[in-house]
Amino acid sequence: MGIRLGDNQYGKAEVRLVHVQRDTDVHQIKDVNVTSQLRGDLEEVHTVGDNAKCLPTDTQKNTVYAKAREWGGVGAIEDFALRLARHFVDEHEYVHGARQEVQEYSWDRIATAKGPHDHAFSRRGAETRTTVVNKDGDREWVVSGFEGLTVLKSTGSEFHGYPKTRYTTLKETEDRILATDVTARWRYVGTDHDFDKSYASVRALCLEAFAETHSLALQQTLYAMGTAVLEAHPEIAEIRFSMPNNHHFLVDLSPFGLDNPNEVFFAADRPYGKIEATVERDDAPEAGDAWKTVPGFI
Ligand SMILES: O=c1[nH]c(=O)c2[nH]c(=O)[nH]c2[nH]1
Repeated sequence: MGIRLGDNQYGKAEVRLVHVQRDTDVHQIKDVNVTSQLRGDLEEVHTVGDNAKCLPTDTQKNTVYAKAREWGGVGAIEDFALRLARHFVDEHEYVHGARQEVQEYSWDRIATAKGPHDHAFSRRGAETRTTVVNKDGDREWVVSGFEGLTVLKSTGSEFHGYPKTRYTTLKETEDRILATDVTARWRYVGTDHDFDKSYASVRALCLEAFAETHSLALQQTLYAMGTAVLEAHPEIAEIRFSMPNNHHFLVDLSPFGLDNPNEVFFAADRPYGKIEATVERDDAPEAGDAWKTVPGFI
C-alpha cells in the first residue's frame, strides 16, 4: 500500500497587528488579524522532518510586523495581503504559493464636544445595552448599562511609578496604547426617568471622559468616566465598571534593522488586566436589592 502526502499548507494564524500612523497629531489606526499560510517544497518536512525548506511560522509572523513598518503602514488589506503573498513567494524559491487572509476591525473616531478626537477611537460593532429590573413587593430597582463598548487611545496614556518586586518585568512607559471593552452598569434612583436619554448621555460621557482624560492608569480613566456620569446625572446613584486592559505590546523590530517609534503593536488577547470599580455618591440611597441577580462584577 502506497502512502503519500496530499495537499498541505502551513503558517501563523491570527497575527494581531495594530499600526498607528502618527506623523501628525491626528493619528490613524489600522487593526488587523493576519493569517499567513504557505505552500511549497514541503515533502521532506512532513516525511522525514527535514526543515531545510520550511520557513518557520515565527518568521512569517515577524515578516507581517516588519512589513507594516517597512511599508509605512498596512493600507488596504487587499494590498497588504497581496504584497505579503508576493514577498513570500518571490523571495523564497522553496515557497510556491501563499494564502494570506486579513480581517480588519473598524474603528471610528470618538466624537467629543470639540469634534472628532485626534487619537481616541471606538470600535464599530458588538456593543449591547442592558437592563436588569428587580421588583420585590412595592419596591422596584433598575440597573442599566452597556457591554462591549470597545475603545482605544493611540497616545495620551502612561503607566509608571508602580512598586517593583523581584518578579516585575514590566517597563515603565510614558506613551502607550490604552484599550478596553467597557462594561458599565448603573443604578437609577427611582423608576420614572427618560431611560433612552440617560443611556445615550451616559454612553457619550464615558466616551468623552475616556478620550479626554490623559491617563496615568486605566483605574484613573475609569474613575474619571464614573465621575463625569454622576456629575451630570442626579438620577443615577452609582455606576460600576468592569474594564479589561487590552494590552498592546510594541513589537521589537530591531533584529530586522528597523526602529519602531510607537507604530507597530502586537494586540494580545489574553491574559489581560481586569480593572473593576464602583463610583458612587456618598449620599446615595441604599441599594436594597438593586444588584441582586445582576451578573456580577464588584
Ligand atoms: O492602567 C494600568 N493599571 C494597572 O493596574 C496595570 N498593571 C499593569 O501591569 N499594567 C497596568 N496598567
